[in-house]
Amino acid sequence: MAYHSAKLLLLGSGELGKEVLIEAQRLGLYTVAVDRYPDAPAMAVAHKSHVINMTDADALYELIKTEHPDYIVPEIEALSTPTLEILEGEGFRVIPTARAARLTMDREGIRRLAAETLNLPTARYEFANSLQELEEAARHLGFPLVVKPIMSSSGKGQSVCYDPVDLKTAWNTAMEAGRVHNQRVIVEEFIAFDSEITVLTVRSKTGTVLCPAIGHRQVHGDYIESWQPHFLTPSQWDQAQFIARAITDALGGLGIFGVELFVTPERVYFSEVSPRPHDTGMVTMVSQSLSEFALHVRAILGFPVPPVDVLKPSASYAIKADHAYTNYRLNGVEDALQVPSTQIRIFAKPTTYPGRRVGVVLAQADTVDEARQRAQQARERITIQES
Ligand SMILES: Nc1ncnc2c1ncn2[C@@H]1O[C@H](COP(=O)(O)OP(=O)(O)OP(=O)(O)O)[C@@H](O)[C@H]1O
Ligand SMILES: NCC(=O)N[C@@H]1O[C@H](COP(=O)([O-])[O-])[C@@H](O)[C@H]1O
Ligand SMILES: [Mg+2]
Repeated sequence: MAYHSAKLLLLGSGELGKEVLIEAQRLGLYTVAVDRYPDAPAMAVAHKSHVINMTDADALYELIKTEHPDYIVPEIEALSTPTLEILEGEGFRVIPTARAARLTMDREGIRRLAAETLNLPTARYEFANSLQELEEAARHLGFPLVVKPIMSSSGKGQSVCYDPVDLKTAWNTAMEAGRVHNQRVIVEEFIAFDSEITVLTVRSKTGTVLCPAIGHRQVHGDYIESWQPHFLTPSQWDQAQFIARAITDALGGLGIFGVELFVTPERVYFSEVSPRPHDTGMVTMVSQSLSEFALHVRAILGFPVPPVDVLKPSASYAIKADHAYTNYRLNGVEDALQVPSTQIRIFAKPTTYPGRRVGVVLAQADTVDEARQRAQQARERITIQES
């Protein structure tokens, strides 16, 4: 006796993928988790898991041909995206599409699509293949500017430069930290925004649904806290919706996208987009009745996606490690959960390194400010200890 269901294969098995698999299993799917290291968070809930180098074209192709999933769901950027395009050509379903995975894997693909094809407002930018080219770009763009490896995420290898003397360090930082070794960076005008937001945008068979804006705060290019809803003027929300629809329509396919925008009083700028759930969207685990993970799975399966409202003002606060530990524990969870209306998700990553996210605190309150205070207060009661 067996219940036969579709098979979903997840490429990248971190904290976001873990929640996707939980939602997939709620709808009866068979789940396979894949990542570069064993005991990744989503592997703890998957029916089956594999450890491979997902940037290795042959290894990725072999695995997918063997598993033969109904849905291939990328969860990170650093994948062999040409392999996904080949597999899609052979009839496999890649979420949202193999082209979306390829274009968003490197900052150049998505930036050129947004700024040059779709004419969406972005920071002024150039690309550089050497320190000399970076210096040349800085002469055109002026200071401050932001330097990022063409392939990286969570702020890895990213620097803000205020002066020409900062460029050499920025170049070296980008070269050392890019997820896939690549001698190319994007150099961007620094936008002095008032706030930055993620607009979770769901492309479903029943149409495109936009979630209320999520505000967030990042330090060194990595998310620290997020909240929903985030106040925008009607004009800012109009601009945000226009950009979110334009970029997601251009990428196509079914699933959720995290559209990252910078908000200034007069103008909303496109920054980047994830064709998958977004880290700042973890707040939706408490703020919405269908989280970004539930919405992703519904859309992937072709099920209806209803309009999304915020149930109650909510916030999330990341728990990031300060040190590298091979054995560790979280202390203070009991104290943290004494803060009213809080929850915690512990990812159980097998090791830490400085800046690695190991958990997240979620909070609700009557106002966004209070939800943020609760999430932060609970976070501050937690410590990470070597064990
Ligand atoms: N041009 C810019 N002007 C001002 N701030 C910027 C600029 N580019 C990036 N930042 C800041 O750095 C953060 C991270 O940048 P970005 O989203 O491009 O990096 P990332 O490594 O892809 O991050 P993630 O994978 O977490 O989305 C932004 O959310 C923003 O706070
Ligand atoms: N901004 C992208 C993002 O948040 N991605 C999330 O972090 C994991 C990698 O974490 P790790 O680097 O700690 O292994 C990814 O697998 C994904 O869940
Ligand atoms: Mg980003």
